[in-house]
Amino acid sequence: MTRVIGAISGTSVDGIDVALVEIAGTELDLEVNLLAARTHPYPHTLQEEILAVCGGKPLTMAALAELDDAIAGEFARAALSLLPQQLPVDLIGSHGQTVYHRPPVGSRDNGSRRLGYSLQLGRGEAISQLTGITTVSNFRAADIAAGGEGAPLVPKVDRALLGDRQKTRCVQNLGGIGNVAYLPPRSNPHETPEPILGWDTGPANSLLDLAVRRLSRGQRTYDRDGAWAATGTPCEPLVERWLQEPFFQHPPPKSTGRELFGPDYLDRCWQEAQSYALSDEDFLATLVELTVASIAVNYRAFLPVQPDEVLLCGGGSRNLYLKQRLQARLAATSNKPVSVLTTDDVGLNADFKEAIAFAVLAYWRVRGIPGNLPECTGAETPRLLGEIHRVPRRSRASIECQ
Ligand SMILES: Nc1ncnc2c1ncn2[C@@H]1O[C@H](COP(=O)(O)OP(=O)(O)OP(=O)(O)O)[C@@H](O)[C@H]1O
Ligand SMILES: CC(=O)N[C@H]1[C@@H]2OC[C@@H](O2)[C@@H](O)[C@@H]1O[C@H](C)C(=O)O
Repeated sequence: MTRVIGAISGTSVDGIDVALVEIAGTELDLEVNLLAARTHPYPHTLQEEILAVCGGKPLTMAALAELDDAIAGEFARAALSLLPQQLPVDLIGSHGQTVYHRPPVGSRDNGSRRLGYSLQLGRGEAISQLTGITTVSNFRAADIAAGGEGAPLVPKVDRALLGDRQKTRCVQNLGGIGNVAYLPPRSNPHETPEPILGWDTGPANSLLDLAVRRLSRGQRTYDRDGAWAATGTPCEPLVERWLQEPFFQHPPPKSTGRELFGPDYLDRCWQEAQSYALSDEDFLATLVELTVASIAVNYRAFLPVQPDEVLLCGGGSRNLYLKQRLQARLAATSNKPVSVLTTDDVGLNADFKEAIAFAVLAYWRVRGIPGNLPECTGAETPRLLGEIHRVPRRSRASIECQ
């Protein structure tokens, strides 16, 4: 068994999720046992700075370096906070904090393809120095270098941990951004397996969280359990209009981020809602409907077979109203019954699945196993993901002494 800590702060910038796992096996025989997990909150000023930078605030190079190391320091603290009662850890897989993501553009066929660009802060070399633990980081670069989107990277882990022998499953992450992994039934070893698919479906909570902050004048950061939106009524004509967004119609591979579904996007939604004279709760309910309708539209347009089960994960899986609306929307657009569950229901922690996934990706990296699926990211080939930062000889620096 190898003991690995996986760490990620996602597009919601709500804190660093860390998970300590024991891992054995390789791919389809992979075994993962969760030992401990927690969310380490960012200090408030750091969180506000990250959100500002994601929103386009300009930075000097010196300020960028400071921010990179401040984030690495928090990732190191988050990882070390899992250690006290536990046995030694072999490896950290740190995704870091995405502050900018630009998908590739242009076509390979006519040579106009421009590589994507994705920047995660919280450098791995600092985390390894601060924790004394070998750290794998910068997971997206190798996929992007191979012409890929650099995201989503989790579907190969989803296949290993959540694939079923009989059922067609979709694993739907509902973070700031939503992404899906399509897992056809695991065929018997003699059949050619159907490909796993995966892509970003669009906004999950990013627009909702921004709207809640705005409507509550900064008093609330999210709509707990969807209770506020549940008192409203979605405005269907507005949902239909918003579904014309080209990203939803674009065939996979595709990825996105707060650069598209961020504050400016919410402003446009807000302006367009004015002519319908919606109440605050109607506006929130309409944004929830956009999230679930965009997922249903993506499934209908791009999945070879509609799923038997949708397994939700990420913070949005706790939004009861969103879950209920997704069930209703999929029932209306699918040609067969669909169960909407969470990954907890099949034994994988829904809040920490992404952190667990980056532990697995780091484990694969040091064993020489590629982590990306070209059919999901659009990369030319499977690649080893991440840079390995081994512990410097003079081992762990004290975080307090920085
Ligand atoms: N009880 C809850 N009720 C409603 N929404 C919730 C609840 N708990 C969390 N959320 C939502 O989930 C969001 C955080 O989800 P998560 O931590 O999965 O996002 P992330 O990892 O930052 O994003 P991404 O997967 O896009 O990188 C919060 O911002 C909030 O909107
Ligand atoms: C650039 C970036 O950080 N993308 C994230 C983001 O958050 C959700 C969605 O957009 C997803 O595709 C991706 O993360 C997950 C962990 C992934 O790569 O699978």
